[in-house]
Amino acid sequence: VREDAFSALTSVARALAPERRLLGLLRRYLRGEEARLRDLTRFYDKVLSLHEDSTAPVVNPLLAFTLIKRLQSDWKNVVHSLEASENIRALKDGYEKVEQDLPAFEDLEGAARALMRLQDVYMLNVKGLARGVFQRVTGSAVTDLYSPRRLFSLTADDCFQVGKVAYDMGDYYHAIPWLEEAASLFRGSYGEWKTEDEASLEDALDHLAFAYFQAGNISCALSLSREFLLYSPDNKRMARNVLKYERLLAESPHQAAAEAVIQRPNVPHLQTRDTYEELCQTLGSQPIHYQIPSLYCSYETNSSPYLLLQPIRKEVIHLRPFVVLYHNFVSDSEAQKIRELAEPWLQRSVVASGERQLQVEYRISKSAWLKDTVDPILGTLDHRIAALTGLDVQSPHAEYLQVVNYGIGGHYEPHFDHATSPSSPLYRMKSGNRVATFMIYLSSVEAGGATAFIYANFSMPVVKNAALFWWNLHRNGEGDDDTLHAGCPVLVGDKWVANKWIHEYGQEFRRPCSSRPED
Ligand SMILES: O=C(O)CCC(=O)C(=O)O
Ligand SMILES: [Fe+2]
Repeated sequence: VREDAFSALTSVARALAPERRLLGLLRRYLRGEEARLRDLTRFYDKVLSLHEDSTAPVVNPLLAFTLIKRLQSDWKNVVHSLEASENIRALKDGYEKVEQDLPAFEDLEGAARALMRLQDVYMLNVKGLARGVFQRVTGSAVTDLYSPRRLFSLTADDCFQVGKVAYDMGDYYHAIPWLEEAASLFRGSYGEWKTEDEASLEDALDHLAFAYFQAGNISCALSLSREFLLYSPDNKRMARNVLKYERLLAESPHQAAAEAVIQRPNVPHLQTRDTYEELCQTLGSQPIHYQIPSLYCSYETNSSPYLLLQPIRKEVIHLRPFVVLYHNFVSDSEAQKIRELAEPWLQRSVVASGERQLQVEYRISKSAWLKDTVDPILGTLDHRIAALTGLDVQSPHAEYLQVVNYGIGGHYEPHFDHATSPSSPLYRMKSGNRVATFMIYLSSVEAGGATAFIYANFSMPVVKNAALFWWNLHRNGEGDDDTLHAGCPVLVGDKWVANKWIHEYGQEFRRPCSSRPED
């Protein structure tokens, strides 16, 4: 199976290599063509100067001879030169060799959907995104979620392609603002043809008109179709559309005023979704400690000799469910080492669905499982986790370390880490459910990517090298619904985390059970 290029940032970065090869090819092509045109210009200038010379050009037998020779031979060689086609052939051959390493259309779709996801979750406006700014717009309030050091803006064709992905899915909610932006940028540069562009102003108007029609906005569909006809007056289909829209508006004139509100697709209105998005938009929010005295900071020693020598700062983040953050759980070099060990093994992340494992839109990342035998560092981490939590993390009482790298707008929508159905593949280890999660942040991010606890109503910003720990199960073994959590879409950055999932069996004396459901 082909590896996708959008679901992990390491894969995106890998796409830089083929583009560098293409740049090399194009540079060679340009050099060749420049040399060819320079030589043609030389020939042109030479012949032109002979014609401009006031002395009669044919009295000199040498000149007379070269005139005859030029017309008999030189011009033919110029006109039939193979150089241009050889240059383009070399470019095309080189491209064909690189082609298998290029992202596929599914990657373009994935990347476009990522932009729309960021637009939704962070309430970014498309006009701003196209200009390269990451601004949250709510009513009249504008907040910069991220300020890039250098503005990078999108072209008309870039916006068209995003809109087209939405359009082809019948998602007019997203198609309209992106196609609007495309049309507006195409209008601004009308007549400037760009070789790399797939679309034109006419294409944008055509799609936008139909999107508005589908969304129930006939008057917009009509005016865009009329604008289209200004550029392509002979288009029969568009002329018919104009007549149809005019008739529809005449039949029900109230349509003209109706600003149909289009619903965001695929998301039935959910309270959890609203909370999730609000928690993501804060880019990480926590209760303020001095206001809640039971939340405290301390150095965890857990009476372990290891931790006495190297104490780790523990911050209690939340009590029910119990969530703690261990600062500097790993060092920069350990985090880097783990990322490097995982990199070659990364594969599209899956989720459990009944008994099966599926790739889904609500979890966009790649992940790898690292066995303890892969490198001694994994045993070191296990010891550290065991010392901190007091739990048995030896196989089969815990899973291998799962290293995750998020992709463009990568995320993991609200979910439980523990199994909620007895048929879950989680139980294949025969060591019970996932009693606790120990999650290490192996990178920082520029913006976004917080870990949001929906019902507990807080979000944890990515704190590089820190580890987040929480219990997924009550002491009676039942799942704690309050642990519903999510990885917010990464707005800017390369987010890596590692999960150590600890199972029920083996912890009987380490976390005594209780029949009180609230424990
Ligand atoms: O990346 C995050 O912040 C959360 C990840 C997560 O919940 C998971 O991998 O199960
Ligand atoms: Fe999770």
